[in-house]
Amino acid sequence: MSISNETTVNLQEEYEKRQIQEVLDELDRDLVGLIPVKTRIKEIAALLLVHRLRKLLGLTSANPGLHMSFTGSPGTGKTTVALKMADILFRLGYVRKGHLITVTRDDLVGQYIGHTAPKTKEVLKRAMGGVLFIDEAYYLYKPDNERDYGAEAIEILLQVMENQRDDLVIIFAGYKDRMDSFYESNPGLSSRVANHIDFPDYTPEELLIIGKIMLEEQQYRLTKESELVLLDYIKLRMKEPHFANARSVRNAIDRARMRQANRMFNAGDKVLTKSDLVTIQPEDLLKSRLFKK
Ligand SMILES: Nc1ncnc2c1ncn2[C@@H]1O[C@H](COP(=O)(O)OP(=O)(O)OP(=O)(O)O)[C@@H](O)[C@H]1O
Repeated sequence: MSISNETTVNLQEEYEKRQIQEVLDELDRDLVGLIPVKTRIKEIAALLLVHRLRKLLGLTSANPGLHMSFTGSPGTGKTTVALKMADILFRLGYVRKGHLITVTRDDLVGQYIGHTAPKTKEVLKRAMGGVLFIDEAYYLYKPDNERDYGAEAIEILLQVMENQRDDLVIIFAGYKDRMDSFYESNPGLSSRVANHIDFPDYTPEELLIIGKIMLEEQQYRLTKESELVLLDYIKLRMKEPHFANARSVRNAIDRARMRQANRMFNAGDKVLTKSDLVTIQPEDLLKSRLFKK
């Protein structure tokens, strides 16, 4: 069928019909900061939408490159954003189901000869119709070990990525510098990853806002003083090993809730008010080992 130059498609109508704005609003609302990430997601959503319309008019047939790379430190929101991306891909009709499967090397690579292919294929089967998120993807490639089975998993992933008919999108995630060298060593893979998004580390102030939102969600609140203590805690925690941005804040909050409960419990049979039950006091945070150094 030939389509004339005058045939029209309605971008706005298609955008509203697919309810993309809803997901973008959720992204804006649920995630503190991350402005560059949110901007990139919007750009990708616009590109995918326009591509759909071009396809409707017969201007193109192949899918645009859908596979992605999310780089950044642990706890910077990569998995959370991947979930939203899966939803966008689903709403735009690029994947049939829109679920997200998160895996690491151990889920894909076997210990013995002959174990890797079935393992990887099984994961791919589960991920079909959705998004496969491979965290710390560089562990798939071990340059010092020629006989490492990771290479076999990469080969299988490549085949699936190449096959445009499969409705599966792969997101490779991990620290930026290590991902860069992973792509350098695997150019075949790199050339099939079209969208790169870098997740910046949060500032202490952003992490404090994230912490306050997490507490509010669980019906807790900080006093003015405990807010300052949490900010101090965050600044100390950032200098410690294994700091994981928002995840470390979540862990700190979980421990503060436990100390709050213990504090009230140890106070004996005192009658508690609603305010007692919801308030995290400075001492609930100050008992952390970080303040004892
Ligand atoms: N900007 C943010 N605003 C609010 N909460 C956030 C934000 N970023 C992350 N979080 C929360 O922090 C936790 C960790 O985030 P997430 O798992 O998405 O990070 P990640 O980058 O995928 O980490 P990893 O790769 O180490 O698993 C989640 O509970 C998430 O809800």
